[in-house]
Amino acid sequence: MRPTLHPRVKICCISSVEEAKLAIDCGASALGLVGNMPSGPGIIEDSLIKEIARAVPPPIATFLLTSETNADGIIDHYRRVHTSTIQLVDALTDNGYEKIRTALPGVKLVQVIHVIDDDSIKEAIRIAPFVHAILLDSGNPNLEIKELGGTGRTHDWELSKKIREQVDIPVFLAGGLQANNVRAAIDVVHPFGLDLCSGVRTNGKLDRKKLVDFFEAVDG
Ligand SMILES: O=C(O)c1ccccc1N[C@@H]1O[C@H](COP(=O)(O)O)[C@@H](O)[C@H]1O
Repeated sequence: MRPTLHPRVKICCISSVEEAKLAIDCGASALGLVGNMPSGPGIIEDSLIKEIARAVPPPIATFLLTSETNADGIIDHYRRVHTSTIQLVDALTDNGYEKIRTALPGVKLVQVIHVIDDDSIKEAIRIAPFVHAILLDSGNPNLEIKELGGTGRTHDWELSKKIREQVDIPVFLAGGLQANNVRAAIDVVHPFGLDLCSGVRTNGKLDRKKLVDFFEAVDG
């Protein structure tokens, strides 16, 4: 897909209605709400995800992050929270994209690819026809306790650039982004969107100054 001039920003790990308002106030186009995960700093209860999603005004998107890996589990998780978008942070075991899209028309699907090596490029190209966007992150699903995001680590942006060039749907870049590296990340990858959690937080709480610095760095 063609490079984007002004990447959208998704702020992840939102943990209250107040954090949602702060992120939107500073310029976020989308918010991430992290469901049950094997690890990670941003996990909240489904009841809170539902409450925050309901409070967010259009046109701001709300992403449910789910670690469910089959269509039935993902559909059930979505029905407990009702966000606008589902972010699949692990690989599907049943290739159930069509089943999810039929059961949940109007809900956007974003598949996370954890960028590790050239196989990550093949994986992104294979999955792109089934989803609305791809999100490139720095987790490691091969560990005994899976890391499915929220690592605070960057990955090889040259691999991400190759993926962005070879898929025809929007690509979000995530993984260790913060004010002091986001310009370089944009210049290499030219993603449609940016996604971050730890880079705009202090002691786990969303930090207005870090948010303002981040958006200034994105705007160049
Ligand atoms: O943040 C979490 O707890 C989390 C857990 C499991 C999967 C994804 C998670 N968050 C996502 O990870 C990216 C990158 O985080 P960071 O900026 O490197 O800290 C974040 O944007 C969320 O989409």
